[in-house]
Amino acid sequence: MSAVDTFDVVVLGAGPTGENLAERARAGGLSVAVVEHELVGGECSYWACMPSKALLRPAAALAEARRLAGTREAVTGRLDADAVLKRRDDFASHWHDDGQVSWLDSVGLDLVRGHGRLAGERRVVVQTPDGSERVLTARHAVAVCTGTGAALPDLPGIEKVGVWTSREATSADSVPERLAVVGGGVVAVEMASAWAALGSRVTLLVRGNALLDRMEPFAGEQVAEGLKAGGVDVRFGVSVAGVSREPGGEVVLDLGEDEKLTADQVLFAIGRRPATADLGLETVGLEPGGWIRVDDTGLAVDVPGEWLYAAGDVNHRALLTHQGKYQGRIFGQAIADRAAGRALDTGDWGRSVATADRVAVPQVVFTDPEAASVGPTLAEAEAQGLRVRAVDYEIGNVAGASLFADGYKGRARAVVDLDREVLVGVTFVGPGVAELIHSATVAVVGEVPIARLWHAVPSYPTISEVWLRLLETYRG
Ligand SMILES: Cc1cc2nc3c(=O)[nH]c(=O)nc-3n(C[C@H](O)[C@H](O)[C@H](O)COP(=O)(O)OP(=O)(O)OC[C@H]3O[C@@H](n4cnc5c(N)ncnc54)[C@H](O)[C@@H]3O)c2cc1C
Ligand SMILES: NC(=O)c1ccc[n+]([C@@H]2O[C@H](COP(=O)([O-])OP(=O)(O)OC[C@H]3O[C@@H](n4cnc5c(N)ncnc54)[C@H](O)[C@@H]3O)[C@@H](O)[C@H]2O)c1
Repeated sequence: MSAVDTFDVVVLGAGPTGENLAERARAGGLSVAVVEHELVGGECSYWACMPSKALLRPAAALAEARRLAGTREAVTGRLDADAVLKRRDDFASHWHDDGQVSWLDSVGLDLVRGHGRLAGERRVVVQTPDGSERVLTARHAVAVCTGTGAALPDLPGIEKVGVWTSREATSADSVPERLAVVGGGVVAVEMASAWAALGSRVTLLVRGNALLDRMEPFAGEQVAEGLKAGGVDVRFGVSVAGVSREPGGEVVLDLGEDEKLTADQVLFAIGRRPATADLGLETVGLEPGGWIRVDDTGLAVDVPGEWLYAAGDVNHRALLTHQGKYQGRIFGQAIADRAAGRALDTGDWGRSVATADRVAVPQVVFTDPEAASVGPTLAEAEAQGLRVRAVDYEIGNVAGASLFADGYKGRARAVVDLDREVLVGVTFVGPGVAELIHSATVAVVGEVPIARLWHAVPSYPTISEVWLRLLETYRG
């Protein structure tokens, strides 16, 4: 017989979302077990955000130096790939989780190592690394924070080819001479950018006719130009019909109509699948392998009894670390409030609801140029039935931008809700815009009236003066 341990809350998955949710529930006075079958810290710390940005930042720093007369002459060499990869290893904590385990200890969370599966209501069975089983029951809530894995296309024999997914693309310890990248989303453009800067000859194979198709169209266009300028061969309208590896080690991609592409490695970056296939979802009436639908307080809407929550990537609301952490904070508090019998605050922007997931999700794509956005695009706002107007401005015309880079090229768009005279969406593309996006997030979430934004004076001469130019363009 397995021992049964009872906690107030059992959290499945110790990625950024699970960690934050667990910490909030603990801070609310609840006992919390966190179950993790790999590394505490999750995808983000070891195979996603941190290592990918560690690969990209040196490329951006070099590109910035090359854009200024004076520093351009000082940087004549290429990136030192070995040094970049070593620095990346440091940012991935050399794939050890001791630091994050210490943090769990410091906030009073109980770590249970092993693979967790639901076994009916409020019950989790953990298969521990020593092969034994541990049964956990939850007095108040089980929170599924198991994230996602990379999706692969259904191509015959692909499992034998040894292709890269985002995991290998962020953790590889040598630079392939020729890299094919399949996909047109964020992973594809960031990794094409990083590996090209590290010395690979990169071919980007995009099925559709645009990159980053969830952003304003000019974002994908300018990122495509940047990739091409960085030596990437960007091909649109290409579908991969087959993949194989030659005895010599080369990968051959069948692009249809007798066209083949040979490379040393291929990265498939075609999206994510939820880590729910082996989670016991069938024991609570859910479909294994599916996304878990939740309401704004994190409760699984298809499971009765107000005990099952799902947060982060696995609920498919917004597949980003910062949104997962935000949900973790809000849902963890909601769990503590429900457990204490306290009333929830569920109106829009209330303490107990993740309203921003629906209204104001910020994202930065760390390519050169960077692309950053918050809220809906013009087309999405129109589809929501809003009466909107797009206000565009070339960022290069701002004094601070021309100081930042010779020949600065970039664009900003604000989507104005004409009925409420507030901004609902903002997009910036250009070098150094990543740090601008939070100003837009504050304006959108705060629903700051345009009349008041006139009094938010940007410092001269910063790129932020684009705010003033957008307002002047709107006023006409
Ligand atoms: C290459 C790449 C780059 C990215 N860059 C960024 C970025 O710059 N910024 C950004 O905001 N987002 C980025 N993302 C997205 C980000 O990584 C995810 O949104 C984030 O990791 C989701 O966090 P999570 O905690 O929900 O899931 P995860 O980070 O996937 O964590 C889930 C955890 O659950 C564990 N687990 C799963 N199943 C079980 C089980 N049955 N039992 C026990 N444990 C289990 C896993 O081992 C894992 O530790 C990137 C993604 C990729 C692929
Ligand atoms: N900087 C960041 O914030 C950052 C960085 C990386 C990833 N992420 C997040 O991680 C998630 C996953 O990123 P992703 O790029 O893997 O997914 P994605 O959904 O953003 O993009 C997938 C791309 O693959 C294409 N595609 C789908 N199926 C295909 C097929 N069979 N053949 C060819 N192309 C196909 C799609 O058209 C799309 O262009 C995203 O939600 C993203 O927001 C964020």
